[in-house]
Amino acid sequence: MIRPRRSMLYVPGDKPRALEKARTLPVDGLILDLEDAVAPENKAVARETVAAALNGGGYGERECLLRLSDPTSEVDLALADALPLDGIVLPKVETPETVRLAAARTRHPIWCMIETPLGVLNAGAIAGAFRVGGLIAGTNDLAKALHARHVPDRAPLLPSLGMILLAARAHDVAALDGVHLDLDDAAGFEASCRQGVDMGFDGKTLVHPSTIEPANRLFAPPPEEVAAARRIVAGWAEARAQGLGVARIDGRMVEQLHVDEAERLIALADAIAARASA
Ligand SMILES: CC(C)(COP(=O)(O)OP(=O)(O)OC[C@H]1O[C@@H](n2cnc3c(N)ncnc32)[C@H](O)[C@@H]1OP(=O)(O)O)[C@@H](O)C(=O)NCCC(=O)NCCSC(=O)C[C@H](O)C(=O)O
Ligand SMILES: [Mg+2]
Repeated sequence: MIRPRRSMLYVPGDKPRALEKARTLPVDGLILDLEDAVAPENKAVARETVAAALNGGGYGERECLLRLSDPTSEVDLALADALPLDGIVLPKVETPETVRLAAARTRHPIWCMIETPLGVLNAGAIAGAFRVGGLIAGTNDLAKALHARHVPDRAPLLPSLGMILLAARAHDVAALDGVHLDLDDAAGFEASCRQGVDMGFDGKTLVHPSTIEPANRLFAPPPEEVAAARRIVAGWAEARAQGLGVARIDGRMVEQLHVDEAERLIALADAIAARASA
């Protein structure tokens, strides 16, 4: 069963109001943050606040991940193991050894932020490490480390985003695109979502509730593509019944690989529909 991950919202761990509001938001997932969204002097309060929120329940189908303050933080790993989570997020992972150390201390799936040049270069080995559930592009830390400029088409980041996606797909784990910082730039946000969709990302990480609706809309398969996928699956069944290994459907050549793609798209659309009707 495919799990929709179109919209994954960061929620600062020390903001009770945001943690409360997150229970009502139509997001696919939440990344409760103990790292950069929380000031150093507030880490302890954030741990208590996040624990109270998660133990209070009410997050329903939303996938709940906890981003640790540091990839090797013993106190955060111990806290995470006591909480009802779907996974932990390790920031700034640079080697598979970091994942192995965390895996020995947690029962949860491990998501890795790839947001340094070394992390990008080692993304394949990181994605293949034990219990990794997904990779998350940290495009702000990456831009900082690369001395890259934040430009609308994200050209300076594309090699790194491509490496992250390659690594995730090579090891069959999820891939989430980075955040869009300009909250007043709706058109720019949509453009970056479209770029992420075209590249193959499963969804986008978000910082504000106003971006959930466009992320959900743009990372869902468009209805016309789902209809075409259903025609491919039906047409292929007829073609195979005639003993064919290649067919012409809607004017295009179709082989088994295209049917596999169509079935994945339909499964994602069905999972999204099931979520909407839950
Ligand atoms: C970015 C913000 C600081 C903006 O805050 P503000 O202007 O105060 O928000 P609003 O007044 O518009 O908020 C309206 C209501 O929405 C709720 N809200 C806002 N943000 C969130 C959220 N993220 N989750 C849940 N709810 C949220 C407010 O409480 C208001 O509710 P109500 O009381 O009902 O009116 C702020 O949005 C924010 O803090 N965002 C998250 C920042 C964050 O988590 N940053 C860290 C992750 S990004 C990162 O680290 C990058 C990565 O590592 C990389 O390297 O790229
Ligand atoms: Mg970062």
